[in-house]
Amino acid sequence: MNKVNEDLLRERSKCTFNIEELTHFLDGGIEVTLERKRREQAVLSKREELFCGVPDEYLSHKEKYENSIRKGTILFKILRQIYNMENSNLSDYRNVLNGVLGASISQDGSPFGLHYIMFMPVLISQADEEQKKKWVDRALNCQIIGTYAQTELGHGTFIRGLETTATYDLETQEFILHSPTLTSYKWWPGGLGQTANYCIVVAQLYTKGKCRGIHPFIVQVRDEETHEPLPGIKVGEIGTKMGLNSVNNGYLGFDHVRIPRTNMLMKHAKVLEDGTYIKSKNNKLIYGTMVFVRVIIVFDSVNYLSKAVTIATRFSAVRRQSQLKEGEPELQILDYVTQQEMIFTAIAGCFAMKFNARRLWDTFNGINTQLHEGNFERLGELHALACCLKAVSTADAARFTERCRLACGGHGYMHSSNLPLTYALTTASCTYEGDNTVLLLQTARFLLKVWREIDTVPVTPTIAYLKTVSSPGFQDKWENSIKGIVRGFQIVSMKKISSCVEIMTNKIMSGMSQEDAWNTTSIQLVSAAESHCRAIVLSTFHEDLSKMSSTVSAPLAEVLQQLLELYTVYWALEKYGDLLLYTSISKTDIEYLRRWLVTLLGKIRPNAVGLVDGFDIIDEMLDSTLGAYDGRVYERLMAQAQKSPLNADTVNKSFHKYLKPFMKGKL
Ligand SMILES: CCCCCCCCCC/C=C\CCCCCCCC(=O)SCCNC(=O)CCNC(=O)[C@H](O)C(C)(C)COP(=O)(O)OP(=O)(O)OC[C@H]1O[C@@H](n2cnc3c(N)ncnc32)[C@H](O)[C@@H]1OP(=O)(O)O
Ligand SMILES: Cc1cc2nc3c(=O)[nH]c(=O)nc-3n(C[C@H](O)[C@H](O)[C@H](O)COP(=O)(O)OP(=O)(O)OC[C@H]3O[C@@H](n4cnc5c(N)ncnc54)[C@H](O)[C@@H]3O)c2cc1C
Repeated sequence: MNKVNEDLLRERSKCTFNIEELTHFLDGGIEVTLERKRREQAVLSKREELFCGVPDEYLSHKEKYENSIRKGTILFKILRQIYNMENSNLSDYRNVLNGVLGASISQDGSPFGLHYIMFMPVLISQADEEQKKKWVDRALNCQIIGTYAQTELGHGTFIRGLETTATYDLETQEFILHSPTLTSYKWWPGGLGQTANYCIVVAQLYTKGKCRGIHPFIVQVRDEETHEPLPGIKVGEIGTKMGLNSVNNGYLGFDHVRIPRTNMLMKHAKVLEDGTYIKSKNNKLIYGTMVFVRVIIVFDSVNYLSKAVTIATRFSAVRRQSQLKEGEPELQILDYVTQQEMIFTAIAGCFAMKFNARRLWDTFNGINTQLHEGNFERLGELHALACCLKAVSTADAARFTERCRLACGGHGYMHSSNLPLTYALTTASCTYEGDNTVLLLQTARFLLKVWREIDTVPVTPTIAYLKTVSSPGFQDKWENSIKGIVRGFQIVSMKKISSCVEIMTNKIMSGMSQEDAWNTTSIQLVSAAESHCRAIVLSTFHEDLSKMSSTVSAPLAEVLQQLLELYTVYWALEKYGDLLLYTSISKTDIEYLRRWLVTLLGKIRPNAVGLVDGFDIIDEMLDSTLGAYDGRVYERLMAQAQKSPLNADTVNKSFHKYLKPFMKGKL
């Protein structure tokens, strides 16, 4: 190993808790850590093949794609050897996904991502048993590579408005897939451009002359041997993007393409041979994979932010800039309190979201079991919860990643810091799998319904607090404690929801349509849904940490408690306007919270590097000149600069061709 930077060595020696213990805690147990490390070692055994050549940012679009396919096939091979999935259900499948995401060294996404993230989960959850037998093993072994083609040029959010049609032909017992307009072309699916040979296509089903709404179909788009597009298929790549340029997002059109009847995924709704349509027990079950993926995205947000904050923390420990006091050495920038606020709140955010992702996962599994038993009572609640947590976790990951980038000054702007790319990935997640605003509006829709029925219908766990804080005997007395702040957020949420209901009711009473009342109240609705989510995130972090703190050593419990306090106080200060409007908090309380925040930053300071070391992200995955474990920031920046193709020649040919004639006045 390289000699480690002196400042980082000193930081590590100050850490008050056992870093390995934290790693096991975050992974969910020592066995999970060992399994993760085994996976990482399998990947690292191919180090030479995976991490060779010119950095990706210097490659052309085409070269980048080809390189990501080369790397992807190496990773796929490893994954194939590691995983042997015997039970095809989503709970087990998350372990596979963990492996895929965890092993992902593909910094700018991968053309194989959608195969794992959506194609496989759709097959597992929407195919009937016969179809699973036919497709799941082939997909898992990558004999076929798939993607999820739902979004079209004209529609992404409003999926009931999709235009691709799948019309049942009774004569041949086939579906005819067709793209009637330009706007009906599929647009965005990852890996669709040049990689996938199969797709899940979401299309409007027509049987017996009637439209039955959107349904999923498995469609072969390329020949399994030659990889040429099949007749009637128009497929290609959509072009460069802000990030995720290795993902090979594609477009797809159909000219009366025929597929067998049995290629409609028939776990929920069915079309019989004679064209009879059998409805699903619940027409939202077809949206189930989107819910699953939103849950996974919450975990993924934590992964991205953990990377960003590891880079920013280690860099800030190594970087020295300015003197606080005349004549004293320049300070590590991690000692500036403004820097601490930017970085430590992001560290705390990783913990808060990790606890919430785990709770959401448990809720997802619990409700999914009920769904399998035909009980759909809590489907709406799960949808609302997944929507708001996906929205808030991705928005926070993007925002805090950008703060981490800014916290690294000019060097954070370098591609080689890996912060620009990490930001591009987090901001993409604010759009994919449902635009965040749209998802918050879905949560608001659920909350308004709940609020209208609060006195008559039993409340479920995630909304029980609404009843508590609105009950007649409830005392709204501000308390400067974690419990007090969580309560405060619950009151804010309840009052915003009740206010939205009141505003909308008044509008409707004065003659406005329900739809216009909704649209003209939507700013408040989004804000109410966000507040609800913040209340959940804070209370889950608080409750689950309280339950777990007796399972860890006292020094670790102490620092986890500091992170909980920091996260809670930070968000109270971020939202103090709401608290002033809706709770009994005073100006003096806010001043108290400000002092509390600074005290917490000081307490966390000695453990900052230890905390991010505890995330245990190997250098190969971090891929950052600023964030490597050894902290040799300046050597790495210089070494990486030497890889710029422009440095291959001492004089670039453009000097003789343009610059010199121009400077001599001859051009
Ligand atoms: C070697 C291996 C290497 C591997 C490397 C891996 C590298 C990984 C790196 C990661 C890199 C990249 C990752 C990229 C991942 C990208 C994945 C992204 C994929 C996609 O984006 S797929 C497309 C997703 N699309 C969407 O999410 C669309 C959003 N729209 C909707 O969800 C819905 O249409 C809607 C907005 C919810 C509205 O639907 P609809 O109009 O039908 O509904 P209404 O508003 O009318 O409401 C009706 C009613 O139904 C309720 N409801 C709506 N949705 C659901 C649901 N899902 N579940 C339950 N109930 C639902 C709604 O609440 C209403 O109820 P009510 O009537 O009020 O009772
Ligand atoms: C990197 C990336 C990867 C993707 N991968 C895939 C994939 O593999 N497969 C796939 O099928 N799709 C994929 N998508 C598409 C993605 O799911 C959609 O882009 C997303 O769901 C948003 O839909 P849209 O683009 O139609 O946005 P729009 O709905 O057009 O949103 C534009 C604006 O309109 C607003 N808006 C829209 N409807 C409403 C409303 N009802 N109320 C209030 N405001 C509204 C939104 O809030 C937003 O501000 C991907 C997208 C990206 C960026």
